[in-house]
Amino acid sequence: MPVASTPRTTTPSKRVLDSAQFISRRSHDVSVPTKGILHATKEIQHRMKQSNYSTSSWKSHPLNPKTADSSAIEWIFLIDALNFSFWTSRPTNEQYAVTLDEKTYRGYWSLCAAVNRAQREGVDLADARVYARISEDELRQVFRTDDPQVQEEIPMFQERLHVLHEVGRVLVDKYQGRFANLLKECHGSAQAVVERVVGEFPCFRDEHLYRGKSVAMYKRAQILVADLWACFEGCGAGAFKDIDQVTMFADYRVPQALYHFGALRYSPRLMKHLREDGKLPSGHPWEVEIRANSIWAVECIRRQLQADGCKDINAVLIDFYMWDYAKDNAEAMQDIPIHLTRSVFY
Ligand SMILES: Nc1nc2c(c(CN[C@H]3C=C[C@H](O)[C@@H]3O)cn2[C@@H]2O[C@H](COP(=O)(O)O)[C@@H](O)[C@H]2O)c(=O)[nH]1
Repeated sequence: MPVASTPRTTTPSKRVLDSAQFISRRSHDVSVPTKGILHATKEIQHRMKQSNYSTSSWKSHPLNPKTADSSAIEWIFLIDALNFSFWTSRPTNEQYAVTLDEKTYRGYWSLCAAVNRAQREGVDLADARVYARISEDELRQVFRTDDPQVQEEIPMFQERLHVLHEVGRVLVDKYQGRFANLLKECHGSAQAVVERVVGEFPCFRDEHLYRGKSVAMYKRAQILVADLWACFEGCGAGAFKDIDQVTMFADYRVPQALYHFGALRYSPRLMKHLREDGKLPSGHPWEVEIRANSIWAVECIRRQLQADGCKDINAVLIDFYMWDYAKDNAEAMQDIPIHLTRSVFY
């Protein structure tokens, strides 16, 4: 359950960064080695320069919207409302998967493929008036949970149904069924969007208690503005003048890449737990420390890149790069265990 909201004195991303630093300084089982930060910075600088990493690649993914228009805004909001907990303990060939245009997608991409497939079948799942009142059976059809070919139900199916009703109701009741209307009221400020989203939608209110202090992570609210910024390439609905304040998105995939680059380290007892079981309840100190130190590690990399003269690489680009790296190098990552938390927050 979300804790009593953190005081709204600073911007939400500043609250996230302050929380990350507060937790990192007090962490017993996770650390951000300076040597690893320097190594990761060098690696990233070289690779991101080589691949000329930028927002322009966002629309190139086959499942992402091709046109930065009003339907892309609604699609991004829907996807990021459901962008959580795809992990499974099953082997790859038994995991929830969606095949579209002869390509099979798992994890986060399976969600995008299922939504795109539903739209082709005439169910516009990106329309809040549809998902505000979608029935369990209709959603089962979207995710094909009753198809014998489908090896596993999409993780957290019931939570996804509940989230759709929760966010859909608010959009229909207060924003004429369109997230674009909420966006308009934020006048080009990413921070205003994050603040409004965590205020309006409890499932985005990614706040926890750590050693008695209320801490904020806001993973899905921040990735929402980042995806809009990337899709619109910093123009129009994505022209956020304060996008550089946005932090890394504390998920369970980027910590793997950070660990791989040496920018994150776990204590022997935490490593043992992650290797043997990995499951951690939402809000567990170890979960909070892994997430917060990941945010802090990316901030340290960002500051080092700035010091090295890379002024145009913000935390969003570092995060997107790290996430894509973890996905593209799954082989190299498989010996680095992840924490497994059933959470609607990330
Ligand atoms: N930190 C961070 N976490 C991210 C993303 C994305 C997708 N965004 C990209 C996609 C389109 C645009 O090109 C964006 O670049 C998903 N996730 C999280 O990962 C987890 C899913 O992992 P797996 O089970 O292996 O698929 C889950 O917690 C999900 O919430 C990101 O970018 N950064």
